[in-house]
Amino acid sequence: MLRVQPTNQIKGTIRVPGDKSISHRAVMFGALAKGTTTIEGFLPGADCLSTIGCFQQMGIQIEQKGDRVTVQGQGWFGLQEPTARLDVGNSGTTIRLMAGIMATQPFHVVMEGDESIAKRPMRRVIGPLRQMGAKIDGRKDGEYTPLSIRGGQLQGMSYESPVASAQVKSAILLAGLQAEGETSVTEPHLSRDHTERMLQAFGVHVERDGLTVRVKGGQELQGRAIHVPGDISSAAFLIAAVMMVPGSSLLIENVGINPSRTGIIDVVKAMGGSLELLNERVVNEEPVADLLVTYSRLQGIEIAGDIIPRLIDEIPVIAVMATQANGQTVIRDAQELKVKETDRIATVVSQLSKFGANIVPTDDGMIIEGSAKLNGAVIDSMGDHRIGMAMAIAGLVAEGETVIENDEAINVSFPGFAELLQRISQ
Ligand SMILES: O=C(O)C1=C[C@@H](OP(=O)(O)O)[C@@H](O)[C@H](O)C1
Ligand SMILES: C=C(OP(=O)(O)O)C(=O)O
Repeated sequence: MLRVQPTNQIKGTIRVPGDKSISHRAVMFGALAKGTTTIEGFLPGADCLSTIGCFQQMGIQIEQKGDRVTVQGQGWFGLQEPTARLDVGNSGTTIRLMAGIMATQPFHVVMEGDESIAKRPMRRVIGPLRQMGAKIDGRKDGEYTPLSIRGGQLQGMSYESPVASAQVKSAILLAGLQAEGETSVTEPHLSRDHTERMLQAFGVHVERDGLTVRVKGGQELQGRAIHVPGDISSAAFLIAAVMMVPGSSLLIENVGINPSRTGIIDVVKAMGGSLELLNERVVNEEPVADLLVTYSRLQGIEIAGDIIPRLIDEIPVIAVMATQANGQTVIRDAQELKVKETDRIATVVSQLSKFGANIVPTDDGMIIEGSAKLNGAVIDSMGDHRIGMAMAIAGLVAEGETVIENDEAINVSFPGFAELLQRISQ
């Protein structure tokens, strides 16, 4: 149980844990590469630990101490058939990217995870992988876990994805790396492109043409050193806190600012918030900066279209922030929220309503009235890390105490969240 008290001010210079998307990929690509990969700034959150566990079950030596990891890659076909089911825990990224990798392997695996993973759609990756020749089955014709995969000879394909999903794009591209001929994925809007960037860092040739990404089969990855920047999706909770508590300011150092992830920065600026990028640099093909965030009275806005995939995981905390803006905020085109760890349209609305916020769900988003007076509440994270953290941030401006039940979910992406919040709350 996490107890949150209202705060007078947020102040300090901080770092947030490593980027979750980049940490997963560093372990996966390191395990498939030839030679050693060292990772610094790794996110030791439950999701990324699930990825490590899966590769250890397939015989890969991985040593992890805090945010440092060493992976002894054996080459793409150096994995061994596991003797038990692979447990992906709560992690959609793990199961979907690994489905693409497993589709190329000459053995059988079964993957499953927790109750939340059991409800998340898998046919979006299983469908195209089957078309490439992989034998995959699962509950409801492959829509749900457990997934059973017998990989083998794949044929390259051109895939037009109906959703802007980095997990779908990545699964197909990874399978394409060992398929015959060329594989391309075209998406309706750009989703995060960490896979494309990191494959290049591991020596793979990747071509991009607008919204289409292309790889040729038969490419090898070479082990290397990876530095993971801080996760902008984690920084988002603290940015929102600063924008809600008058007089606050925060310097958040070493945050990844890949343009496919910076929708939160664009939204804060469009709402009238002061957010400066300092010390911009590029580390392992990924742009990084320090963020200087200063309290500003925000104005409600409309958030829709191309920006949605660039801030999809930040919507719960954007909704919280919008309760303190002037006027109304409307979020549209965000149906994907319904298939995350929880249905995040439903859970954001149900939990934020407990504070007395004026928020209504729509088919593809939500409408939030600003200038709301929030009252402390007893909240359930519903097992969803981002819901737990977003509601803790709401608690900072609510009157009286807020209690977050099932707060252990926060460890999925942000170990140390409660302690950090305590440290910067004055
Ligand atoms: O590829 C990734 O690392 C992720 C992609 C996104 O999911 P989708 O691909 O389902 O949009 C995002 O919500 C998730 O937190 C991480
Ligand atoms: C949706 C998320 O992750 P995943 O899909 O990897 O479970 C998230 O971290 O908000």
